[in-house]
Amino acid sequence: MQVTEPSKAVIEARGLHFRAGASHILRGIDLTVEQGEVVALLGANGSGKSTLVRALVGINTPSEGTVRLLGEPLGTGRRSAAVDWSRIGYVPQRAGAGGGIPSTAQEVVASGLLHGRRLRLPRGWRDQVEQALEQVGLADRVRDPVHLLSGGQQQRILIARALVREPDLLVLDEPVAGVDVASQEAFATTMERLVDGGLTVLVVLHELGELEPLVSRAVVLRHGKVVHDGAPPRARNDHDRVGHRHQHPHADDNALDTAETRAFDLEVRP
Ligand SMILES: Nc1ncnc2c1ncn2[C@@H]1O[C@H](COP(=O)(O)OP(=O)(O)OP(=O)(O)O)[C@@H](O)[C@H]1O
Repeated sequence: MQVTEPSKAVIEARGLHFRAGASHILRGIDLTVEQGEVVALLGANGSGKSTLVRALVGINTPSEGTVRLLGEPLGTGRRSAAVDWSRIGYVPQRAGAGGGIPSTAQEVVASGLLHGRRLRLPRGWRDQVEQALEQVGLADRVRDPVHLLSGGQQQRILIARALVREPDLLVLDEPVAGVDVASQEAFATTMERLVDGGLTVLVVLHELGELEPLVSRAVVLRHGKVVHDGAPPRARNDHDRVGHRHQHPHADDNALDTAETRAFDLEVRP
C-alpha cells in the first residue's frame, strides 16, 4: 500500500469545477503552489482567473473538486475553520477600498488585522497600519477618507490591508491594474523583500510588468482549463517587438487571440 505524505503545498487544488447557472466556468483545474513560489495566473479576459482565485480563497464554492490551503482542507462553514486565515492576504480585483462607506485609510487597513475570531485590534495596531501604508507609499494619507482617494490609491490601500497581516500567502487579483508606474515599481520592491523572506504569492496579471523578475512560474488559463504551467512568457520582449498589438480586447470566452495568449504561444510553447 502506498503511504501518502501530508502535502507541504501552500495551495493545492484538485479537479476544480465551477458552474454558475448554465455556464461551466472552471473545467477541471489542478494547481499546486509550493512555499516561496511566485506564480502568475495569466489568460484572456473571461478565461476564469478571478473565478479560480475566488474559489481558492473560499469565496466561490466549487461545484466539484477540493482545495487545500496551508495544508488544511477548505470546506464551507465550520469545515474551513482549520485554515489559518490570519496567514493569508487577499486583494480582490478592482473592488475599490471605500465600499461606499466613508472610512479612513487607517480603518480600512486596520480591518486587515481582524480575521476569524479576532474581533479586537491587537496592541500596536496603529504602528502596523502605518508600516503597511508606508509599504505602498501612502503613509501620509492615513487619516484620509478612502472614498476621496483615486482608484489607483484605493487599490494600494487594499494591498496595504493584505500586507498588514504579514501573511505567509498573498493572493492578488490584478493588484497593479490602474496603478501608476512609480507605484508599481514600489510595489515590486516591497514584494521582492517579502518574497525573500519566504512569502508565497499567487497573482493574477495581464502583463508581468514590474513583477516579471519575481515570477517563478506562470499558469495560463483558457476557457477554464490550465493550458500551460511552467516557465513565464517573456511578455516584455514581446511587447517591445515591432508589430505587437497593444490592444487587449475585452472579449468573452470565445476570444482566444489576445496579446497574452499570443505572447504565450510565441515565447513559451516548445
Ligand atoms: N457568478 C457568475 N455567474 C455567471 N457567470 C459568471 C459568474 N462568475 C463569473 N462568470 C463568468 O465566467 C467567466 C470568467 O470570469 P472571470 O472573472 O473568472 O474571468 P477572468 O479571467 O478573471 O477575466 P478578466 O481578465 O476580464 O478579469 C466570464 O465569462 C464571467 O462572465
